[in-house]
Amino acid sequence: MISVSQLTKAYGPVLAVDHISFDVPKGQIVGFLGPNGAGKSTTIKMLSCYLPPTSGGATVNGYDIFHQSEKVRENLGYLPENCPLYTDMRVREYLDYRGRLRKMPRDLRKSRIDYVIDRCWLEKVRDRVIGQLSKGYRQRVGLADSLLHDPPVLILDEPTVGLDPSQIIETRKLIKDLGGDHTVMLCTHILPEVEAVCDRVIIIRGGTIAAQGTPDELRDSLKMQARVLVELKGSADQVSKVLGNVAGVQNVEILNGRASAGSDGFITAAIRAQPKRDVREDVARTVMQNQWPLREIRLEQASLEEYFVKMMAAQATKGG
Ligand SMILES: Nc1ncnc2c1ncn2[C@@H]1O[C@H](COP(=O)(O)OP(=O)(O)OP(=O)(O)O)[C@@H](O)[C@H]1O
Repeated sequence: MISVSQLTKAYGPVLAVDHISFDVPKGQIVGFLGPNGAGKSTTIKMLSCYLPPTSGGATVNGYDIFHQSEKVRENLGYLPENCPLYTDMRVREYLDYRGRLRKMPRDLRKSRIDYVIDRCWLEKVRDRVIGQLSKGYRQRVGLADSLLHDPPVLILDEPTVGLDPSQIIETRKLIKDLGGDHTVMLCTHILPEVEAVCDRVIIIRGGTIAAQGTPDELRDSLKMQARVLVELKGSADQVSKVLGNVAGVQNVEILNGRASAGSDGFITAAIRAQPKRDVREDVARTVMQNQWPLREIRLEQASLEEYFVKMMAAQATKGG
């Protein structure tokens, strides 16, 4: 649905996007993630035909961004970060104006406006002047505009920036809901947003793709699989040795063995299991058999945020 091949953009001596290639299949929501200056905006400006590439290319729904920009625009809904709207127009009037600009016939325009107003929860404000709406509502007007011509592909640039927490939740729900019917590229620097909404993640850094995969694959790639944390009372050496012998356990790390000496004697064992093994029951049984007083046993999932920080640190030490 989106296919990018060796796409490159240089601003004079600055290589903002450096030979990147990736595909986004139909119906998938992909998070496009990276630190400031990574090249995200430049990439999506090229995909939406606002900027010509220096070299390489891309297709959107099969249309070439360089030679078929009209077709790309027809197939693409683009919500820029600070969506420019005509603030003195009313919501419905604005959408009608945008539909006319897109040369949508009258009947189609009317039915699509009703549809996007409903889909983007704009019913309450359809006759209000845009300039008097909250930022959340304005963002939804921008989203409604990008959906108006029923494009199969959506590119959303930081769609929740500046929204309040309840608006953020609603907007994420809407984006998630749009996946399946639409192929969505969500450009963001908010990691929990990616975890909440995206099927797949592409991480860009310094104009190149640093990693891509599902959130699970990315965590696995840095051996950030879940840990089981066990808080119990016992000797650090013995706990480490005995739990290390439980079937399926890969390794055991005692997190606060020393601190425990001066405290109440409780320590926390962090256990990594072999891939796809859940060792909690066996660990609990072993703790009981050894009569170690137990306070807590819980599964700790690594977040994508931890992955991102760890990966960026690894790249920096490589000199990247
Ligand atoms: N018009 C321009 N002229 C020169 N350099 C530019 C221009 N636009 C962007 N750059 C540079 O290209 C690089 C990539 O910028 P880009 O805006 O694509 O990054 P970004 O990932 O979108 O960052 P942010 O999250 O801060 O928007 C940066 O080094 C930036 O300074």
